Amino acid sequence: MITIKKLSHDFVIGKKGRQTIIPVLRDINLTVGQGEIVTIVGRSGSGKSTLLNLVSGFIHPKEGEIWVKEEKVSDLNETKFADFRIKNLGFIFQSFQLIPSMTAFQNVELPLILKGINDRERKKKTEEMLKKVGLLEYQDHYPGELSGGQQQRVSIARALIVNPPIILADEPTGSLDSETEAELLKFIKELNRDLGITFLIITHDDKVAEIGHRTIELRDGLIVEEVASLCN
Ligand SMILES: Nc1ncnc2c1ncn2[C@@H]1O[C@H](COP(=O)(O)OP(=O)(O)OP(=O)(O)O)[C@@H](O)[C@H]1O
Repeated sequence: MITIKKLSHDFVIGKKGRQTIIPVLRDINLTVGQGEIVTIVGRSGSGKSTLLNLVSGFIHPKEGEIWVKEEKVSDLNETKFADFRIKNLGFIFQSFQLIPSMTAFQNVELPLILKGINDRERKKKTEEMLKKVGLLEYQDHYPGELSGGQQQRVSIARALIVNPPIILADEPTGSLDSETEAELLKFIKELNRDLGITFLIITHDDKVAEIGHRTIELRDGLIVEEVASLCN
């Protein structure tokens, strides 16, 4: 589903003439199979978010290849990647990234508008999705009127509404209390088991790492360890 080959990346900071190169990822090789949950752990600054941003196409790799669903996405330009992203990738972020001036319904509906789906179909799909995450009765609430767990469920509903085969998550439970975290992890496992959605999740949190069929540790931009989970 996702294949990363010999991926290296660095950032260049500073003004011309006084530039510093910050090497971030070195020679990363990684495969995520269809229907797998792979979790990536590593200390702060080890390159986890950079790896996820490269797979998401938000940044372009300096070296190496990224394939997602048979498509060499590392060769796509911004417009083509945007199109590929809306069809294939869903995102869950620690900070939810909901639009505060839009209701729960409008936030979840947004990807369907971007996809050009008509009014009637959008209403039907959005209501179904809000029902699935248990928030239909909160559809007219703005993000500021919802709890952290409810906001994260809105963001998951928004990620799921276009039926993406892959969900990329960056610290998905980072803003949640432990009870809400447990609920969310259960939900992710159900989505994986029942809908076959593939997950690539980066986290600091052992409880999140444990839901991975495999856990990969990044250290200073290198994959240093891969652990297959015994509990899945
Ligand atoms: N846009 C950028 N420009 C320059 N340096 C960057 C940029 N983004 C990240 N870095 C650097 O790359 C390194 C890896 O950062 P990254 O955010 O990938 O780490 P991380 O493992 O996700 O950390 P955390 O767990 O704290 O989120 C860090 O040294 C960071 O300062």
